Order: sequence, then C-alpha cells, then structure tokens
Amino acid sequence: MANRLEDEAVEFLSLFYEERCLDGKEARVRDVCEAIRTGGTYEHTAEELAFGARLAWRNSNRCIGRLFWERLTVIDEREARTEEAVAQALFRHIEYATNGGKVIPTITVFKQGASIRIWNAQLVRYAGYRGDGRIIGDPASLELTDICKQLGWVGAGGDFDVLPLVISVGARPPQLFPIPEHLIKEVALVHPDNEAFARLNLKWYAVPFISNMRLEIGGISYYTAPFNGWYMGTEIGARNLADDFRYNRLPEVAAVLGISMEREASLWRDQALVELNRAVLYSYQEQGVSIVDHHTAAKQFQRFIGNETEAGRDVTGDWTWLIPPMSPAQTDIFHQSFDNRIVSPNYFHEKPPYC
Ligand code: HEM
Ligand SMILES: N/C(=N/c1cccc(CO[C@@H]2CCNC2)c1)c1cccs1
Repeated sequence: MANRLEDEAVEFLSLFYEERCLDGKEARVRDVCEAIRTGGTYEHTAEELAFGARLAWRNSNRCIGRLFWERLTVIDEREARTEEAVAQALFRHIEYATNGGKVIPTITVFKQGASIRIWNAQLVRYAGYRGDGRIIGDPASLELTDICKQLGWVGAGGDFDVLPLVISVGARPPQLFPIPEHLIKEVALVHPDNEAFARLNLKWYAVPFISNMRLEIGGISYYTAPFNGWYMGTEIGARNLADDFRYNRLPEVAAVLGISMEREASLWRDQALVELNRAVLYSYQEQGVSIVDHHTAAKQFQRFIGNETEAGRDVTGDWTWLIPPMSPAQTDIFHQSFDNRIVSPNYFHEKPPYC
C-alpha cells in the first residue's frame, strides 16, 4: 500500500527524469520507496534538490519574476547542524548573492524537517520600535524586534537598524547573530531631477532574502530554505515606504517636492508615489544594484508565459499578486486571467516558530 509520501516522491522523480530526459528512473524509484518503507523518509540527491528548488520557483503563482527560474543558484547546506554553522552559511549566502550589487538569485537549503528554524521573515530587515505614541523603523518588524530585545539585543532606536539573525535548532532557545556590517549593502535614495529629495534621508537594503517560507519537493518539506532575487521597484516605493502601516512617507515626499496635499482630487498621493518610485529605480541603478521596474517585469512575465506554453506546460498564477501595486492596468497581466491551482514543488507560507 503506497502512502502519500511515496506518491509525491514518485510524482516528483518522474518529473525529474522525464523533463531532463534521463534514464535510471525505475532503479531510483525502487530505492526511494524502499527508504520510505524502512525509514519513513528519503533524501534528495544534489541534482534532485536543485531541480526541485527551481521547479518550486517556476510554480510560484504569485511571482512575476519567474522568467529566470532556471538560473537559480542552489547551495546545499543540509549537513549544517548547529546555530553557528547555520549563521555562517547565511552570511556566505548574503555575500555571494549580493555580489557587489549584481544580484544573483540564490537559495540555501538546510536539512529537511522543522528542527532548524530562522525566526526572521527576511535575513536583512529593519527593526521596528514602539516610541511614545509613534512607531520608529519598520512596523512589520515590531514583534521580532521585541523578541530580539528579550534575548538581549540592544537596537540603536533608529529608522533603519538591521536586525540580527535569530536561529533555533531543535527545542533549544534561539540564538542571536548580528550580521557583519560589511555584508549589508544599502541604497541611499536620491531623486533624478530634484536634489531636495535627499533631505528625506531615505534608504533601503539592496537585496530581499525571504527566510520564512517552506520549500516542498516530492513530499519532503524544507522549513529552512532562504531564497533571494532582486527587487521590483514598486515593492520598495509603492509598498514598504508608502503604506501608511509601513514607513508612510508619501506626505513628506509631497512636501519636499512642493506638491500641495490640499485636495485628494489633486492626486497628490499618486504624484508623490510616481516620484518616490522614480527615485528608487534611479538610486538602485546609479549605485549599481540590480532592480527591475514593474513594466519591464511584466513584459518578462509575458515571455515566461510564452516559454512555458512552448514547452507544453500550463502556467498557474495568482492575479491578485501578479499585478503590480502601481499602474497595474498599464501591464498586460491586468488584462489576463490565471489558473491559481497550487502545483508542487512549491514555496509555502509557514507560521513563525514563535507563534
Ligand atoms: C529574480 C528576481 C525576482 C523578482 C523581481 C521577483 C519578484 C517578485 C515580486 C514582486 C513578488 C511579490 C512580492 C510581494 O508583493 O510582497 C514575488 C513573489 C514571490 N516570489 Fe519572486 N521574484 C524574483 C525571484 C524569485 C526567486 C529566486 C524565488 C524563489 C526561488 C521567488 C519566489 C517567490 C515567491 C514564493 C513569491 C510569493 C511570496 C508570498 O507568497 O509571500 N521569486 N516575486
Ligand atoms: N523581489 C522579491 N520580492 C518578494 C518575494 C517574495 C516575498 C516577498 C515578501 O512578501 C511579504 C509577504 C507579503 N508581502 C511582503 C517579497 C524577492 C524576494 C526573494 C526572492 S525575489
């Protein structure tokens, strides 16, 4: 009687051997089913792991950046067993993927199962502090910042303090690992036409490293598999710095650019939003850090659809996330519909270990 893990394993291995036109599938399937029957699980080969991580990206319905799914660098850290070893591997990932600004899409995969956990949602993220009546820094980080303070971390109390890595192994309490400053690349935000913009003293970190999603391949879950790509400008300019429950900077941008906020109908918010997003794209490009604008990203996504269709594969997608948060109807994505079926391998939201 084949169990669920066996079914998922056989399905993935079939894809692995067929899509890459390899032979030897029968023997591998037999070995894996034997391992599951005797030990309750199985181990992926390095090639299966790399292919599975790339497939998971190709199957990520909410990702507009999937054109480059085959170009993912996969680092195998399944042997790491201590908090220190995990932290060192993460420092290596940050340095390698940042690559001086020419960002390399990369994932580091730690041992299967949930014994190793990273408590950070992103490896590099700013702290959030509740001051007297107002919030300093990133409101999205309030909970993790509190945990870091309880564990002895002392933040500078500013708007852009990078949090330490918080890593736990098994039932041990989490350990803190401040990220060496030389590994963290940031971009100071300046405007292409208006030098007054710099007076806002805004900046953002160069590379997004997502560290709170579960990678599932052939029925096996890797709870710790942090991955990065490069940013799409709107993530920073239309959400992180613009949402009123995040950095909420549109009023200051309007003020410094002399845009009157008197009437909603003046569309001052939209005008300030465009200028903030132009500043983000200009600053990253000027400082040599990879970034893509939402129009180019949407065109690349159309190429992804073409490639997949040519390969005879269905494309699945989540329209509500694929459309950019700024000028969505200016992209072809807005005028299409997508099948939001969940296909495995994939990346899944996972509740934080501190819940
Ligand atoms: C290479 C450049 C990439 C760009 C420009 C890009 C862009 C994006 C954007 C804009 C989102 C929506 C994020 C949000 O609205 O908060 C997203 C979602 C996502 N991306 Fe990509 N991506 C890239 C690479 C990758 C890579 C390398 C992976 C994994 C290997 C990946 C996996 C995902 C996943 C799983 C989501 C959904 C996240 C969630 O449900 O919270 N992306 N991507
Ligand atoms: N550009 C990116 N953007 C994101 C991709 C996935 C997730 C996120 C952050 O999602 C949070 C949860 C909902 N919005 C913020 C951002 C990438 C990060 C890692 C690889 S590409």
